[in-house]
Amino acid sequence: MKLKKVWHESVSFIKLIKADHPNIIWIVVIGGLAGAAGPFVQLFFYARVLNKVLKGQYKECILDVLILLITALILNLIKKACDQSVIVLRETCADTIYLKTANRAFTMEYEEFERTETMDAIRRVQGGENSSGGIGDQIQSIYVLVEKGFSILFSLAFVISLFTRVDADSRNFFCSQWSSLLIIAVFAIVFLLCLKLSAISYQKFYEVEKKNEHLNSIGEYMLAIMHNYQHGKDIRIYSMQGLLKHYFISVMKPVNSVFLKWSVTDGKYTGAIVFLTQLTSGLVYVVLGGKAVYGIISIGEVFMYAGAILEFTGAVRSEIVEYNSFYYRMEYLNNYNEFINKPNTRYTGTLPVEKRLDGEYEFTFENVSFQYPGTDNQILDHLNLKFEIGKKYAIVGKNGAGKTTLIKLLCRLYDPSEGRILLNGIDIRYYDYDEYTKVFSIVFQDFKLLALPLADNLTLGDKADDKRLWEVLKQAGMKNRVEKMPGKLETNLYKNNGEGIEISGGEAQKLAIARALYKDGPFVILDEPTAALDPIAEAEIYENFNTMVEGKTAIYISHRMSSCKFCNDIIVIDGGKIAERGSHDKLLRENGIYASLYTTQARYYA
Ligand SMILES: Nc1ncnc2c1ncn2[C@@H]1O[C@H](COP(=O)(O)OP(=O)(O)OP(=O)(O)O)[C@@H](O)[C@H]1O
Repeated sequence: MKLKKVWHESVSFIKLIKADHPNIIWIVVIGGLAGAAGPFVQLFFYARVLNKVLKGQYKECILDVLILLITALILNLIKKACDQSVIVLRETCADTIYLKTANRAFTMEYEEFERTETMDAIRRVQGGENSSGGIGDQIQSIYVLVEKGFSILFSLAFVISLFTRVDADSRNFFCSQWSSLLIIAVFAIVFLLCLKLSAISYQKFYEVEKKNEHLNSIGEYMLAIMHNYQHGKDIRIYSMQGLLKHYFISVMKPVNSVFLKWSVTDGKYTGAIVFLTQLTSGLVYVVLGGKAVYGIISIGEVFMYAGAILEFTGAVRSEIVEYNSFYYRMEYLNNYNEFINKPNTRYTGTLPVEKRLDGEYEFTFENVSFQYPGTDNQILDHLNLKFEIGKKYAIVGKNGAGKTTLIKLLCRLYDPSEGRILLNGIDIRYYDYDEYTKVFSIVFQDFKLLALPLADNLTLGDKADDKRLWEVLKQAGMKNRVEKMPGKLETNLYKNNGEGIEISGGEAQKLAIARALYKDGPFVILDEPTAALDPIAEAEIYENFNTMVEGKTAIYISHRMSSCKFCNDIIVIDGGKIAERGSHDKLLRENGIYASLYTTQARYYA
């Protein structure tokens, strides 16, 4: 059962790597064969040379020694080349796993991605790759299993003749078949014992790994914070070093003590395995010595048989260890397969989004209610709302009112708990998700720029059009700054990757706006776009706002009430519902939430 599982997993693992590395089977087989053949070629020729020396045939030895040296050299070269290829394969296998995991994470629903269970699953896959004996090590195990498999076959071919070297009439133990049968019986018992001991040891190891999984991830999180310069200011000013160190040490202490405990246990099991195999080797020497004394085999053959049996013992021991290690490590692969094969439950729409040059994309919220999965807080409550083509909207409300949540629903990061959202009359769930996202140019409140060249931050993989890049940088008020940067559009941002430059929070926000403009989606959403901008930059953005989003539908979320004046329609969200709606002047006249927010803020500028 266990053997069948290992076989199936090995085949599926090889298939996984073979897609990117078609030579893998050849490397494993040829390297395994060369590695296994080396010691036996030596045994064969050394035995021949020894026998010839004992007979005084010194000259005949020279050819044997020459053949031995050349063969050993060739086999060694082949083996080393294959060993290196396997090391490279092991590394690229890790890259394959990372990329495929990332790809799955990119394409899964955001709602699913954000769940604690998914984060844990990703950590388990990564842990499986990072930890000693990760998924990539399976290739190393397969390599050893193949090599040691060949070694066992070769050693059996060598020692099989030993069992024919008996004197059937002799009552002497060493001359009879009993001595050979004793070796077989002891081998069988030791083999089974070692298999069991090694299985227990590996089982315990992976239990420890599992137990430490969560603590390890906390430790890694703490390390990442300690090593990230972007946390440096907070760490210094708030003297967070002690807290971070405390957390790190308090999680790593139990991790290390569990490992230490396991190491002692493992030492006992490994010691027992070594003791048993040494005992078997001792027995082999005694039997072979006896056979030689009674003239059943020559001295050269003693050397050859002893060598072959020792190779056999070593190969069987390695085979047992790798087999068990492969078996228990399979769980990492299972974690990976489980994660990779998780079906998408929501992003199944196939309808193409109509490509409209007129940008006429109209959204309707029909009776939309929403609460975040696993919570009972009703964020939006039976909301009815239409975003008409070409209009500029402002969404206003207190902190936590649900403004960003509304945008997340619009972009289908979540599905409404009740009701539906329509794009040009069709439920957005029916659209192909990739096409659907192309409709939007969004600057999220918590946007992220990458530590990559500035141009890449704006084009994000699309073909770079320098003229347009400068145009959007000008619109976002960043042209002059970028012109002064050392590499202009090619300047690296941030210091994470070496020689990047630091930009201010406001400059980052301007770049995020430029990125949205470069995408040129017909539906523009700016969530707190000017929060980090100075008053002049903010005024420029407002002045440019209509030009920037000309012909497009735009939603503007802001706590700066003055920015709402630029919009045709202001929507005030409160208690999950639309509390007020209309133009700036109308809402001021109504003297409700909007008027109160506006006048409170205006007071500070009076
Ligand atoms: N992923 C999430 N899971 C659970 N609750 C969430 C999640 N994201 C936001 N919330 C909760 O939903 C509520 C609305 O959040 P939202 O970000 O939409 O508010 P907002 O109106 O944009 O607030 P702000 O003005 O502070 O940006 C908040 O109480 C928040 O705690």
